[in-house]
Amino acid sequence: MAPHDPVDTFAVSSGPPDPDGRDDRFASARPAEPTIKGFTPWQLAASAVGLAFLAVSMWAILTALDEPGIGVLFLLPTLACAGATYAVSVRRRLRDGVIADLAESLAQHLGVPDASYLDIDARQWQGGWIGVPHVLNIQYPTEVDDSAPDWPGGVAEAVHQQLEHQYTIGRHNVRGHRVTLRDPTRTGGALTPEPSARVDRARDAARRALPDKVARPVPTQADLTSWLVPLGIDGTGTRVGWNLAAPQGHLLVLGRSGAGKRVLLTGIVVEAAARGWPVWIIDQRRVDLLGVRDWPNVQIVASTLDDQIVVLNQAWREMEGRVALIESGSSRSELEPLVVVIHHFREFATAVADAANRAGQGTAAASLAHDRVTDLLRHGRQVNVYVVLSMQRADDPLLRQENRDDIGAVVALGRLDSSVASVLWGSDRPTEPAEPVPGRATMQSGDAKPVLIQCYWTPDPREARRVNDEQDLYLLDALRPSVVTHPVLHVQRSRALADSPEASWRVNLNADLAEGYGAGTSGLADWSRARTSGGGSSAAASTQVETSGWSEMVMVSQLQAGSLARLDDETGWVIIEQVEPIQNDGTKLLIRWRGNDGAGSQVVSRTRAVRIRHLTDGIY
Ligand SMILES: Nc1ncnc2c1ncn2[C@@H]1O[C@H](COP(=O)(O)OP(=O)(O)OP(=O)(O)O)[C@@H](O)[C@H]1O
Repeated sequence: MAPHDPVDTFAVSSGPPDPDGRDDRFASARPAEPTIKGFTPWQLAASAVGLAFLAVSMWAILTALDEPGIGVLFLLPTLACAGATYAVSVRRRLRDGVIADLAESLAQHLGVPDASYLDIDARQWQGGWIGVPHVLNIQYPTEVDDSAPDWPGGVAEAVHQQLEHQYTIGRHNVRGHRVTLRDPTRTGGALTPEPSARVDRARDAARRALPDKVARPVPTQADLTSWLVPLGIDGTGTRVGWNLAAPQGHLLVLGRSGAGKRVLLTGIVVEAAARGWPVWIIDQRRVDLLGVRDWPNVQIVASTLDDQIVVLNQAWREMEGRVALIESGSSRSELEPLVVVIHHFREFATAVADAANRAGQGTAAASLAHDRVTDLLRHGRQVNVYVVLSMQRADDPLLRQENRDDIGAVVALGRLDSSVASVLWGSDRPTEPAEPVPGRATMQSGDAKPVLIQCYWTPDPREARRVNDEQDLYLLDALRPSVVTHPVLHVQRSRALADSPEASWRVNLNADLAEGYGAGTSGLADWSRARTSGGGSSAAASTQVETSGWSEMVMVSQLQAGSLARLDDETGWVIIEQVEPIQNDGTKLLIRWRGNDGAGSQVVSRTRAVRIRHLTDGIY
């Protein structure tokens, strides 16, 4: 297995205009000349010390001259004066600190490199020991873009937020690059909004900032070496994702019907596969994730309950096997991530419990799905087995606290009841529920604050092919791994599922996963059945083909006349008769084929990965 480095290399924001994060506009800007505002705190403190020294010296001299009464008369007021001067110096220092903090936050607000580029002249401090300035003159660099009509209002709000005091805009001197804010009790004019109104505005801004649909970006080479699977963007346009290298690596996807779970899971699957990781899928709905069944590195999509039980069991055994490997001296970094997706976990667990009951098994068997998943969540991460669970409800009792503690990232699609949101996020729950837009979600990674995100749109490969959507097909081509590192798997049972539920249960528990397509599960079996139709047992024929051939993924450009290939789900397995270039389009090829139901042709991208099968039994 290829070594992997579980390092989070992912932190991409749409923000800084250059790699150093500095804004070019300020390359030639100079720090501001600070306004001289009387004595500095240090000068005042020095004056206080000087006064105290003077008072004590004069008192000593007068006492030496035998005038202690006059000495005391001089000493007391001078010491009082020194104390007052010192107090003023302390207050000046504290006020300077307030203004320095304000300058820092305004620098961020205005996008200037740092606080030294601003000159803030704060006057008429009132209210309490330190108080707040009732007049603020803010001088900013000429490079700041102050052309927006609500720009001074934004500055006033930023000041309001920092000083917790409302202001009106006294004057905005555009030429002088200076804005004056005043205390509203002394002037008329529009006040900066109260904090609650600000929250509303921030919320509106976030809502506006999140688009309704964002196509999954084509991953870069750096992305493909990262253990962070991009899921979507937040209100600032920053990419957010599921970090498998986080302390709890598993992912929980929540959402009612139609909220976007399938689309999100499809995206996770193709991103994992693009990184060369094997993916196993338990699709309780049977058809939701069929679109990725033939996707390279997706080893199995279990759609029947019997197969799903086997896949879950095998994922658990894989984990146990990996634990044994580590115990015998292997290092975790040698184990590549295995991603196990369980779509609609609640329904799956219920179906397993029903099957166990029908088979007359005890309560331990009935909770098989939950117990195996609990183990995978608890120990999988240490051996790079990662679980993605999808469920409808966040407060489903199936997911106990112990399970939640093992899950690092949660994506809750759609709106959540406030009680459910409290269960999920506690007091951290976002004030703004997700809009009822498909793919809109609240996401939390680890202990970070939950954020609103728009999940990336990832096309369903089957659907994209069906409607022939050029854009979606291009994206899928870019996401499709060119090298298949993990062969397809099928469930291999020691004997056929028996009629008795009890025997079937045992067969399933002892079943294994084997490479290649299983009998009756692929187009190849259909083809072989057709060839032998009327000639006895089709199952026997398909078993013969299954054991006699082997399959691999190749690019369409590698197809040759005579290849047995599976171009897509609709055509199934076909024999390639001719591969022709297309005039004026070097990216596609015209494939002519002969199949079970006749011949046909189609234009396919050269880089699309297709499965071919090599036959050794000379069936053709
Ligand atoms: N991220 C997204 N961006 C844009 N549209 C989306 C997104 N996610 C989902 N949709 C739209 O919403 C529809 C329903 O999404 P999806 O099938 O993923 O829901 P679901 O939660 O899996 O539903 P169910 O639980 O019933 O299977 C999709 O067909 C698509 O049109």
